[in-house]
Amino acid sequence: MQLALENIDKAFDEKKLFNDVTFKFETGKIYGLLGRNGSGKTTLFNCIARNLSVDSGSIAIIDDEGRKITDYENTEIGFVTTTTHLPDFMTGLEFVRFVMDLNRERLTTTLSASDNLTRYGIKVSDQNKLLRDYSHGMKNKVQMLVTEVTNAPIYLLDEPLTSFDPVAAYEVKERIRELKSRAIVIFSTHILELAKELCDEIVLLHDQKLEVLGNDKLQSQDFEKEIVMILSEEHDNDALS
Ligand SMILES: Nc1ncnc2c1ncn2[C@@H]1O[C@H](COP(=O)(O)OP(=O)(O)OP(=O)(O)O)[C@@H](O)[C@H]1O
Repeated sequence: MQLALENIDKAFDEKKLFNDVTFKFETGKIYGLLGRNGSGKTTLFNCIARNLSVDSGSIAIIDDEGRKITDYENTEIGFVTTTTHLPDFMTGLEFVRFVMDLNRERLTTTLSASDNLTRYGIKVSDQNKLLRDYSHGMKNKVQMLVTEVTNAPIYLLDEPLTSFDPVAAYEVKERIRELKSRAIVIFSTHILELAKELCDEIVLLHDQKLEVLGNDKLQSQDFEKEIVMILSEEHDNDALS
């Protein structure tokens, strides 16, 4: 399966984020989306997840038979946002149970809601607390969990690991690696080491375009310098335009 962006444009008022972007993401790879603050990574995710529309061009899923589906549902997209939107009035356990029940036809786990929360490092004693009283990292874990256990062909992970403790981050990295065998995984991060460790391809969002970083550069000792150099060029261009 592929996720195909074709000639997409998107601007907010005067600020152009994507200029005639064409790109294909494929199942079986973890893509690391890198770009400077404000370059449009979250906006791109929101366009793919159908929370925002593009100004022109199209975003389509191409299935294994080669059919192009432009009117896909946003339930096809597992989206982990940087800021969580969870129901404060529910406990962690109630919420995970609720989501698992709602998606019982498309679960990727045979574990109970409680065991899944434990797997993410949420102690049994915390599982019955209201989500309103969870820390930022705990809320992020719950959001990642409910997204991961619901089978989706595309996962968009917007800086998902930044608030996780080392044990949870390790666990979640393993889960992300498992996802890629059955889904397209696009992962945005500012942590270059993490991108290098986890991603099969690095995609740079700069100069209003998407560009793959060559595999030689991904393996290079100067990986960080290469990225900084390319993304700095974007900054200079922005300043001139
Ligand atoms: N709904 C909106 N209305 C107007 N401008 C917006 C809107 N959403 C985002 N923007 C602007 O679009 C630009 C890109 O924002 P976006 O959040 O996509 O960037 P990002 O690459 O995810 O940034 P960061 O790395 O800082 O998280 C920013 O200048 C932002 O202010």
